[in-house]
Amino acid sequence: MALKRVGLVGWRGMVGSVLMQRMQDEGDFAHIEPIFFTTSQAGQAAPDFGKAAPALKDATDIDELKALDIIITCQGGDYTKEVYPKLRAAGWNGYWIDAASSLRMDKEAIIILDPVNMHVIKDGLAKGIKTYVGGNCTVSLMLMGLGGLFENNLVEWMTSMTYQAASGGGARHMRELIKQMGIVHGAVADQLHDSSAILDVDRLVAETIRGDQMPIDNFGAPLAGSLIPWIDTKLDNGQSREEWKGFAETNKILGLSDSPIPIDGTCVRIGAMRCHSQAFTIKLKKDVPMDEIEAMIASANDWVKVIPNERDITARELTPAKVTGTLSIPVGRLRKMNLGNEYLNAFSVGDQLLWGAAEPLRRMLRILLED
Ligand SMILES: NC(=O)C1=CN([C@@H]2O[C@H](COP(=O)(O)OP(=O)(O)OC[C@H]3O[C@@H](n4cnc5c(N)ncnc54)[C@H](OP(=O)(O)O)[C@@H]3O)[C@@H](O)[C@H]2O)C=CC1
Ligand SMILES: N[C@@H](CC(=O)OP(=O)(O)O)C(=O)O
Repeated sequence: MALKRVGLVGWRGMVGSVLMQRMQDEGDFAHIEPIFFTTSQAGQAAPDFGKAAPALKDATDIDELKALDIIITCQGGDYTKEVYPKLRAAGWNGYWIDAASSLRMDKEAIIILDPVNMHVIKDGLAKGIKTYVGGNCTVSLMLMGLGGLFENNLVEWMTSMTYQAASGGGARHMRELIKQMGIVHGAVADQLHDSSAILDVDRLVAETIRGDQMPIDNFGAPLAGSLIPWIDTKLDNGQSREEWKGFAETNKILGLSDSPIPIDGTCVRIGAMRCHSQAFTIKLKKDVPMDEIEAMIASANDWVKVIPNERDITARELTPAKVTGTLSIPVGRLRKMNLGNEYLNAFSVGDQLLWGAAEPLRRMLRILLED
């Protein structure tokens, strides 16, 4: 049987590069005929991911795109908004797999996170749905961690307080964070010996962070040595769009949009590189013993890992430093809260470029190839 012709758009961006790496690691290229697209380098040689491919094609050329069975795009929302409607209007009936948020809430689109909502995906495929979109990173990472509680219909409501990494803003934000860190360190580098006056060091650090030399073009404010309690645009109800996604996307992924579970919280940018962390308060529908809760969480998928609620192992295992670059989703700080036995505390960490962006797309491709 002929291999499916798969168009790859956005493959050299940050999310796209992580996707290409994972596709190589998992041998995905052996199962497809890859065709690489670009918005800026048409005609140049295709990248070498161990499989021959024609020269880069123009990612806005509808005729070229129409010839594909499947398109995976990590190019971004503006590209999707420009090309997707034209392609569908031109009669293209192939599968569109997208990392951008633009199509997520469309009726004709399914938000993909197969370890959590394979039933929704299979149902969509059976109904002939052709548009599959990766979820928001905090939402996907939360569901990978707490999927067991939702699966067991235990969540009455939940708050999620996030600690989101610089990578969520893109590659330029990651560079800016490191530059900021370097400037702060540089301001006091010669005063870090044990006998220096710490309050003088602290004053210099604070002046540097607030000073004109801090690069803030991307974040709009200092992040190194600080944090920014706002991500994305403001909605009329006072939520940020990132906070709104926690409710809207979670319920759509779970197929609960008609009787949604209330979810809200505050989304905060912190100075981690590419791991998002989240602290949860979960109101359970009933009092369930802790060992049962831990077993439900741990058995929900192959990547979630319960971390015992002990200080040393938590500091070692439940951190961006440990998790970055891996598919592991540790969940810890699990304990009943003083609020009552139906109130569960939890904390999770996950790589926002892997399960938060690239991995659900890669796995959707494999689902289509095996369908
Ligand atoms: N960042 C994130 O955390 C997440 C992002 N997403 C979605 O993915 C989209 C892409 O995000 P991201 O990967 O961060 O975007 P990038 O800015 O890293 O890449 C987007 C495109 O920029 C072009 N580009 C221009 N110059 C360069 C360069 N020097 N190196 C690499 N690419 C370059 C490439 O297109 P070309 O080859 O055509 O020039 C590339 O495909 C986002 O808009 C968002 O919709 C989804 C989930 C998480
Ligand atoms: N907004 C996320 C990253 C992202 O791209 O989200 P979305 O895919 O929902 O646009 C963050 O800043 O951490």
